[in-house]
Amino acid sequence: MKNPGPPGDLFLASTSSARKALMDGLGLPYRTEAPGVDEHVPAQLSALEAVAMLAVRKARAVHERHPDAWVLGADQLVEVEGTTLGKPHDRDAARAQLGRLLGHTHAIHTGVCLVGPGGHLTQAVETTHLTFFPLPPEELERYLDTGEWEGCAGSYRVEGQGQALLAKLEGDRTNVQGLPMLPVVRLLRQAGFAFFARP
Ligand SMILES: Nc1nc2c(ncn2[C@@H]2O[C@H](COP(=O)(O)OP(=O)(O)OP(=O)(O)O)[C@@H](O)[C@H]2O)c(=O)[nH]1
Repeated sequence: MKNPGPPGDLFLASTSSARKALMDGLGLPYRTEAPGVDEHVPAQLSALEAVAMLAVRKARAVHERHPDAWVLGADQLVEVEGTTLGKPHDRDAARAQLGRLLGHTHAIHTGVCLVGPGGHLTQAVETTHLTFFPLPPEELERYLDTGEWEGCAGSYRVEGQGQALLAKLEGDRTNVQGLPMLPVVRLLRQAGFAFFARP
């Protein structure tokens, strides 16, 4: 039986290795391209509005370069007690972020956006709630020594040694890693992508 053809080329508008690993798991042919956008958003936006806006901005930026393709963009923020956290720029920033998360419950929000040929756009935002154990300072320093904080909003990797921080996780675990695969699959199926192509 002939494989159903994809509705067009697919791009992941991301530099994230975690997002790439999640997309690789789907088995669809796709290419990655850095979105290269300004990630500043109006300060008054909620975390949910910010990740939705930035996911659209990233997807549209790559789509402008490939107007006949489908482009998936994503953006993620951590929200804890009304404050939003992005990626830490150094170990001290990571220590400060984790200091706010340990012993508390936080939300991690990821916005995704799929733009198709002609600019047709669908999007979703997914939230996962995580509760971390409190840690003594010496154990926090040992976790920082793993380096898992680098490149991660919230300064932890839920699929790595960061699992040992987790007292509770409510929601989609892939969403924490950077790409909520349930809504991503839904958007791709709605766009007409076929899965399980024979080699
Ligand atoms: N491996 C891993 N990565 C995480 C985790 N939590 C957050 N991240 C990463 O943290 C980053 C969130 O920052 P964003 O600004 O959304 O994305 P980015 O890293 O700048 O990458 P772009 O898609 O190119 O914008 C993403 O790369 C996520 O994959 C986690 O638990 N594990």
